[in-house]
Amino acid sequence: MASTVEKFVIKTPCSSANIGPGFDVIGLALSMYLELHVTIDRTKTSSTHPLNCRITYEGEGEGTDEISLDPQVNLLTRVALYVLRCHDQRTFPLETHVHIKNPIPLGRGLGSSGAAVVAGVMLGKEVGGLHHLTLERLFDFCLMIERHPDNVGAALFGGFVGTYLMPLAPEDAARVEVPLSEVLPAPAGGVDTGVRPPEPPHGIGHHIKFPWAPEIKAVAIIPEFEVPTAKAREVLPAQYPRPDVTFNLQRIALLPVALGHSPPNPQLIYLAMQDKLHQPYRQTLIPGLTEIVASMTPASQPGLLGVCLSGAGPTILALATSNFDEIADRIIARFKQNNIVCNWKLLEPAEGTTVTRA
Ligand SMILES: Nc1ncnc2c1ncn2[C@@H]1O[C@H](COP(=O)(O)OP(=O)(O)O)[C@@H](O)[C@H]1O
Ligand SMILES: N[C@@H](CCOP(=O)(O)O)C(=O)O
Repeated sequence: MASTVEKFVIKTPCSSANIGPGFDVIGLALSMYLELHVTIDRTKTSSTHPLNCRITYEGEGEGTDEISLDPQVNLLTRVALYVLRCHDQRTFPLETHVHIKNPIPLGRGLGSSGAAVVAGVMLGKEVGGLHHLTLERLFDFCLMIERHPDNVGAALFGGFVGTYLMPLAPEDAARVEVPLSEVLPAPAGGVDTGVRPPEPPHGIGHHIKFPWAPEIKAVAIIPEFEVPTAKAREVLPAQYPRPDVTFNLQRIALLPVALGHSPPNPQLIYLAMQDKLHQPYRQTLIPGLTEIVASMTPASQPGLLGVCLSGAGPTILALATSNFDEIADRIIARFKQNNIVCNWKLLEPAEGTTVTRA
């Protein structure tokens, strides 16, 4: 007989997108995890909680406006509800409790929102019993919400990935252009109109996994201030000089090969991690970024392979094979010259999102 209380845990890694030249293309899943501890108590016949869902939360942003415990407002549960409503389920099952454990710092370029979107899509699948939804199909749902594929691709599939979007048929293009407020009605539309949200077209995005040399670790230097990704995208130009585009194309052709090769070649990796499409413009939001990237080289720092902005920033990602403390201390000292306080973490490539049943 099926149990009346169902329990499972969804675990989603954080991510570092771009890795220098791979703007909106490359993502790396890293070993810091968002966890959802979910309980569905089917003995309940009614709920006092909106949408039959109670949220509790511990971790980054706990108790702040950034993390709502209202399932009609919280990003994670709104995403889950989007998946459910595309499948004619209007609420969570009676009665759902989602306990969120989140060590991923918010707005720092370590993919907290990407992880929340991926975990939310998986939550919708699991509570809705939507077993036919493959990871590839879940990726389509993620891309209706997080419009760049790099960090959601890494958080969903794991490892070091290249992601790409398919050209869409005109009718599908119209469907992905719908306002986010229609995809994720907030607060769940106020009044439930019973209208199905727009479903994602099939096969919007794809990914390919690249090899990763086992010697390479990631040092994340995390400033204490936030840069919302939306703001860090607003500072980017609409058009680029051709030599800058060529510069990035030359490096992106090297990057996956250089990072997959064992033993790693520091000079090649350093060269392959240079960027002219996003980091120079984001310098305006992240004091010291250009000097840090320019000053940290394998020649001046043993063990270092390369340095880049993590995602939209402000975290700096240093790839290295040794001397992790020394590398972190040097970058922290540079930030300190601009009165910016940081902490740091040593991370490793991680597997993608998993669901474990009790
Ligand atoms: N676990 C979570 N639960 C709910 N909302 C979250 C969670 N993680 C992130 N968010 C939302 O995402 C925002 C940060 O997103 P974003 O600016 O894209 O930065 P990041 O680089 O961390 O992804 C937070 O302010 C918060 O609103
Ligand atoms: N390619 C995107 C990646 C944003 O990642 P996040 O972790 O900062 O949300 C960009 O560079 O804008």
